[in-house]
Amino acid sequence: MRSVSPSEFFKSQIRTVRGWPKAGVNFRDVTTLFHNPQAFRMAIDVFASDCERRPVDIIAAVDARGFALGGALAYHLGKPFVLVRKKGKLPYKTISESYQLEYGTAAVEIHMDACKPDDRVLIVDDLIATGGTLLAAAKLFRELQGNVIGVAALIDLVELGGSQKLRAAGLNVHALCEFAEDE
Ligand SMILES: O=P(O)(O)OC[C@H]1O[C@H](OP(=O)(O)OP(=O)(O)O)[C@H](O)[C@@H]1O
Ligand SMILES: Nc1ncnc2[nH]cnc12
Repeated sequence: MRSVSPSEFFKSQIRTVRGWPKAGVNFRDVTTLFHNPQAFRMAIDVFASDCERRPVDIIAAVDARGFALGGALAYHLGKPFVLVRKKGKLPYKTISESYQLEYGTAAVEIHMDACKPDDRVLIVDDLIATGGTLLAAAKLFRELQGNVIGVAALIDLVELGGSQKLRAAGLNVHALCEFAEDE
């Protein structure tokens, strides 16, 4: 019997909801992966072993689904954890970065003391689509002179070009699996 590759295993744990939140979208729902302790642990373990090869000082994660992954990874590694939040949610002094959505713009923020110059930062999220969110997050840490060593995600929607855009910005990109738009 053929063994299942890690990427196939992760894909099998992610539910696709067709036509949500609107017609034509195949929504990749990671709550099913989070619901399976073996799959969740495996995802965190893969990200953690990457961090052993390429050491990091700070784990950051993007609002909101990224928090589940980033929090578990930071706990596992015993590293400081930083929240990259949607605009208007952080209580202390912040820096903001806007990015394009399909219609209009959005912004993400971090606290101005979220990292020190030269801290090696890994930014975690559940999914890369256009890459706009992770690129905005990376710009925030760069503004604080942080050394953003890369981004980690469960899913890369490769056809949307986000991972390519992130690599072009000098970021390492590690995604555990890929989905084609029509899958
Ligand atoms: O690569 P991009 O085109 O920027 O898209 C990816 C982002 O979109 C989703 O978040 P969303 O803004 O829907 O927030 P949520 O996690 O709060 O649902 C996803 O969790 C990523 O953060
Ligand atoms: N297809 C998709 N599934 C889940 N989250 C997304 N964010 C942007 N596109 C998405």
